[in-house]
Amino acid sequence: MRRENELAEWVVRSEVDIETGGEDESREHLLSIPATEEKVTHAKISIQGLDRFSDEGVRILMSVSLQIGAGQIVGIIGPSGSGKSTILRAINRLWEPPSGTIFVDGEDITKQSVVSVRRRCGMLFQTPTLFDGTVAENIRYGPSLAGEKLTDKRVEELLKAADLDPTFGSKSVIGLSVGQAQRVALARTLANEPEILLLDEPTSALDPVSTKHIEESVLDLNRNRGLTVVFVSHSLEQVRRLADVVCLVANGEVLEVLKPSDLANATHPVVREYMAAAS
Ligand SMILES: Nc1ncnc2c1ncn2[C@@H]1O[C@H](COP(=O)(O)OP(=O)(O)OP(=O)(O)O)[C@@H](O)[C@H]1O
Repeated sequence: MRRENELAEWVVRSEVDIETGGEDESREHLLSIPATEEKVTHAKISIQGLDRFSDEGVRILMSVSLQIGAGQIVGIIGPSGSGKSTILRAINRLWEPPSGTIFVDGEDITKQSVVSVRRRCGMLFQTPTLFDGTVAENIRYGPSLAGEKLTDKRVEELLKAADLDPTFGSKSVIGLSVGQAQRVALARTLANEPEILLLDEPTSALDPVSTKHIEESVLDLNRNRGLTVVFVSHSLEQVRRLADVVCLVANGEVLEVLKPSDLANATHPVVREYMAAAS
């Protein structure tokens, strides 16, 4: 039901459209992210004309423009090598986007410290990387860099938020299943109290049960704490389960932005081909 209430639309045009004044309909990429919920109040993440070139001069991203509402869950899908992870990593400054292309709450992320950007925008990868030690030590690590020591109670809360048993903290990370390790990685990310979660194929290495745990945590964090979530996935089913809006990327371009229920109505030929192959 929460996906039904459309309050507003942010309309974003690619730079091509701006240059042509939108007169050439064949080049029109009208990208609308429907603000699907009452909780959406403003654009949390604004990407404006983001380009990336490889060292060899090959264009990886082509003038990507997107606005993501506060509290939305946005799924990014598209063929391998299309630039999905590159978009996600730019928001976290794992590569340095040009200044004036990515804003969080209206602030240019390149004008802030990398540490503060990464605290605000927590990221989870396909495969969790934990350091040897206990689960609690891993969870405490991020805040400890800022001189903060998390209490046992806080560690337990974080474990619960990641759908893990609160007693898990004393366990060694050696011997955890990949699914458990991914949930510890989520708890570790949450320890920094991010406002945004960036998830790069977070369940592609997990079995269906572990996938369900992660998905439930993400939905809970979004619903109850208002976290804005941007995730990359190759699973249309996952996108349908989680996303408020879906962003379809191919060849470094955002081609369409749709509600999951409208995926079958995608019109761009490249997107239709991808959808047919992925269904
Ligand atoms: N640092 C880099 N230097 C050169 N090329 C890069 C770099 N990072 C990514 N690329 C290239 O950019 C393109 C987009 O990569 P990216 O990982 O963003 O795609 P993706 O859509 O996430 O793919 P997948 O679904 O396979 O994970 C690919 O062709 C990749 O080889």
